[in-house]
Amino acid sequence: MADVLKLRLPATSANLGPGFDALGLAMDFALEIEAREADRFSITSTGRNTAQTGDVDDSLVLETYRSVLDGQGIEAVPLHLDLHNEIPLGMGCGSSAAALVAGVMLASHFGGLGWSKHKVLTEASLREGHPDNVAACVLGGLTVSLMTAEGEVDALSIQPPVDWPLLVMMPDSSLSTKKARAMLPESYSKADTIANVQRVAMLTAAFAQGRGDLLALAMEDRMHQPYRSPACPLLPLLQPMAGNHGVLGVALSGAGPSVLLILESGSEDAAKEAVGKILSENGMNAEAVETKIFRDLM
Ligand SMILES: Nc1ncnc2c1ncn2[C@@H]1O[C@H](COP(=O)(O)OP(=O)(O)O)[C@@H](O)[C@H]1O
Ligand SMILES: N[C@@H](CCOP(=O)(O)O)C(=O)O
Repeated sequence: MADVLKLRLPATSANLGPGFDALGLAMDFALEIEAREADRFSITSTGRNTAQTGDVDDSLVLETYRSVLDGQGIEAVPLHLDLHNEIPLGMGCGSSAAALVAGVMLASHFGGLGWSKHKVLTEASLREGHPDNVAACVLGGLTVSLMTAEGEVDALSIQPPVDWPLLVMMPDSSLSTKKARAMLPESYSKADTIANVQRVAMLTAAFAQGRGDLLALAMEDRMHQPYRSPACPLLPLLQPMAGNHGVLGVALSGAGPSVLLILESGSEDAAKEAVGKILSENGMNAEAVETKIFRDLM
């Protein structure tokens, strides 16, 4: 029987407000790949952004697969990928992290590296440059992660005791993470730093204890959202919803431009209606993706 590897790499919402480059939340829509050895590299692609995800010559998945094996001095056997992608590219939902994790896992499997989950986490995080999306993609749930200047990476997953519904609002145009990172300042004031340290600590504890009442305050951020807001017009419109209409907390999803709303169970319709009203009053369009926390471990 042919050797087939099946992967389901979840979308991720990084930062959650104050947890810049540290927190990530796995969401229940994904990049799915079925891979098998073949005579030449090829991809069959369905779902979102097929022009890019199906382009063999511009595939972050295959580029990563080849590059990892090249680094190990192993020849990359050609693969055929049956790919179905539900993660929009450049929308702040971790498409690049999912593609990198996929590439590393393909290399581990078809190159016979037998890498551990921790090694996959480390390799993909170093390639991404920050560990927050990759950690949530590899471990599921809410993840806390760190990366040292020497290239050590570690992460832990917290499984919140409640299943808060998630609403991701995606605007029409994308924003690359590289551009969004270039919008940030080099340093921060003592007051802003203290405010973020307090909130990210509170947010992590609120997830661990299922304290939805704390999310509105704990998801405030002074490190990246204020600087990215001009390129992410949904954020200033939707942020004031935190604490109203069943919306527990609001944050830029990753580097944006999408916005993540964490909802109280049962408030999905009221929240969507309120969001729709705000958008139409402001002449804005956005796609609403309803999802939930992805908890299954690989
Ligand atoms: N499945 C994929 N195939 C090819 N390229 C991809 C894939 N997923 C992500 N990419 C690349 O990553 C870029 C998006 O990454 P990034 O700017 O970090 O945004 P995000 O990770 O939030 O979607 C895309 O423009 C594309 O170049
Ligand atoms: N911490 C990173 C997260 C980027 O997430 P993405 O999904 O937008 O790639 C950042 O904020 O730059």
